[in-house]
Amino acid sequence: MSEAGLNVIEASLSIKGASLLSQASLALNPGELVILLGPNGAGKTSLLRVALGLARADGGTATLAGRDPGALTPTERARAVTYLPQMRDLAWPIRVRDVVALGRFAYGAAPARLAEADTIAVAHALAACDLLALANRATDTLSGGELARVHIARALASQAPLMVADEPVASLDPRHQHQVMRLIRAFVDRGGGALVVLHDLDLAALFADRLVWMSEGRTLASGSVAETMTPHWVEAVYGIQATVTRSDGAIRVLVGR
Ligand SMILES: Nc1ncnc2c1ncn2[C@@H]1O[C@H](COP(=O)(O)OP(=O)(O)OP(=O)(O)O)[C@@H](O)[C@H]1O
Repeated sequence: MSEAGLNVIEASLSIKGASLLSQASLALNPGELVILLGPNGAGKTSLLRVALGLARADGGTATLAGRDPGALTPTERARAVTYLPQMRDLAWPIRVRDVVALGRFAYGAAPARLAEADTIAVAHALAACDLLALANRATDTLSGGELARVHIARALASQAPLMVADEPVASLDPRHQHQVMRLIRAFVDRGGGALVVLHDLDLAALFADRLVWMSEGRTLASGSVAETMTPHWVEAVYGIQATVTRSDGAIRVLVGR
């Protein structure tokens, strides 16, 4: 386990008598891209919230950057990990550059008050996400694919060693899904650690270093794509029959066969 990493061991969480997590475990270290898979309602977001210290588990342990994540201040948490939650519509006319600058919050920056290091980080993030030409556009005029890139740029601008993204490609077409995943992959290749919730098994197979399979509040398996992208785990987690084909290093999942 790395000091910069995130670790949850056998977390349990109940709310009003309903069990959301049951001995769920999760680890993320710098330099790896972990994809969390599971059907709607499996508890993925709940597990991310426990890992980030945004929800407190009833049992088990969690550490983030070597600390109890629930004890971190918002600034400490933001320096350790950048979080892209679900539902990230930006329906007000804020400029792209200013949204990306929000990633510098952990360094005391506000869009109207950026130190030189903030300005440089924002410029790098805009360039990495191919957003320089859109930097002064209002976010409510962007397409879904452009807006997804803005959120990734905000995460990159934070320069946190870890990124947690809950369905960052939801509602994007295949080209833009790949574009966003390539940006996350590039972040990992530069030494970052990324934990991503996806619902697309082919995309997961293409990009993950490790898969974590979750169902009914439990993490059932964790392993490489080669080890765990199997009909067994697809059926155990999603309750569907699947054929997994492997050719030329690519793994494809055919559902319903
Ligand atoms: N605050 C809460 N109070 C009661 N139930 C909750 C609460 N938060 C989540 N749940 C329930 O816990 C279960 C797991 O929710 P969670 O959002 O963690 O699942 P998920 O795997 O992220 O789902 P999805 O893929 O649909 O986003 C769901 O049945 C949800 O309704």
